[in-house]
Amino acid sequence: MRLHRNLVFATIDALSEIFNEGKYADKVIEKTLKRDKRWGSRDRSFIAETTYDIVRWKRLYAEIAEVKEPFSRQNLFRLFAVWATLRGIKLPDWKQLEETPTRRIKGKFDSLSKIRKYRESIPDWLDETGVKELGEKKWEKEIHALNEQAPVIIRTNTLKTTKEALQKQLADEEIFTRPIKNHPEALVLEERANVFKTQAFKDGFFEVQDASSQLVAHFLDVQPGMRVVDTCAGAGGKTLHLAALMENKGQIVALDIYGNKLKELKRRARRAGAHNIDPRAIDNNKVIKKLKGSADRVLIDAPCSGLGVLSRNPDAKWKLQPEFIETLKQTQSEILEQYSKILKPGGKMVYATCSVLPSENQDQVEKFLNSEAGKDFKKVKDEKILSSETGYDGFYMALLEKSN
Ligand SMILES: C[S@@+](CC[C@H](N)C(=O)[O-])C[C@H]1O[C@@H](n2cnc3c(N)ncnc32)[C@H](O)[C@@H]1O
Repeated sequence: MRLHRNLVFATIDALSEIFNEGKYADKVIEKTLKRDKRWGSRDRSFIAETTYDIVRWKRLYAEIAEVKEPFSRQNLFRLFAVWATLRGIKLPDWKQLEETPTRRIKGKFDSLSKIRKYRESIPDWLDETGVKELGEKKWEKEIHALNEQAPVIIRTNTLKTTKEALQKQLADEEIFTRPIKNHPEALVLEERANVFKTQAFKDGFFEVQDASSQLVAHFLDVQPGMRVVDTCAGAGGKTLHLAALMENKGQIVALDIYGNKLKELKRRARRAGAHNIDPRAIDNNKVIKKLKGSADRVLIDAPCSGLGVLSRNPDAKWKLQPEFIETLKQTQSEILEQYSKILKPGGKMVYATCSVLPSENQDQVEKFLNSEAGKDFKKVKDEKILSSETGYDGFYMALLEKSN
């Protein structure tokens, strides 16, 4: 691989914003890719993938390069030199990369690889939390899987097309996919590609959604004509799936505390041809009160640490703090207590997170079932999805039923 100066410089600029200014990697990359219209798809994927790689391996690379945050420009080039050296890429003779100690980099990599927190490039607290929650053996495998690059997976919008027709249409645009067993609407890309540019996407024939996440709407066991409340709808990944499973019949009230996320949901719903969604921002305490006892189904896709989706969002390793996870757990308990009231007697509710920590998952459900608010509920089933076992995002979902 030949390194191109303008692409490497753009990567260094992106890393500086992410590491030194605390900006979100996905937003920075999106902005960086708009910088030069002449960049082709290979150039764009070089910038995006290299930036994500260096974000993912920050701790390991910083240790190898012997640099500390905040990173000067020279130190960002050192991190880049580690990235390139470990991939066997020949370094060009630019002054920023002069005197890169190639042999020392390889030697340090070998010795640091013996220690998990360096090998997997994670903060101390995360390694300790993982071991405490999952046990040494499971955590070792899980964090390894969460450091792999996530595949691109799409969900067929069955309001507009079938999986087979979509697969064919994408193949006509040179995007080849295969189905995933037990995930009825999912297609995984054989090779990474910018699917947002396809006509099929513009026409609302699919959404990008991980395979594990695609199981949640099915878990809720919805039927056309039901009244469903999606209490933490965000930009609507699961709301849109629910609308498709309900064949646009019945009603989905989509709630979130952030109105701007619901605006995005509306835009996506228009593209998807989903007409049974009623977005409502939770901007006062009457919003929930009004819905009390009204729903056949309730989805709580709770705010969580996101530790199950680290492969998609590696900078969460550096942005998350243990205190924040504690605050999130408090929010999760409150949400379960409050939003469970929305369900009708005899109705069903799913509590889901994209975390792999039992303390955000089954422990929350048990706590709820043992509380006053949960006394009329029973757990029907739950699923603990580990990335190390499936190759997809880590997820948790529990189906609860309220007695009549
Ligand atoms: C895991 S995300 C939801 C993702 C979304 N369901 C999807 O499938 O795309 C959790 C959402 O909960 C929202 N949230 C946080 N606190 C909340 C609260 N107290 N009540 C309702 N929503 C909340 C966040 O804004 C965020 O959009």
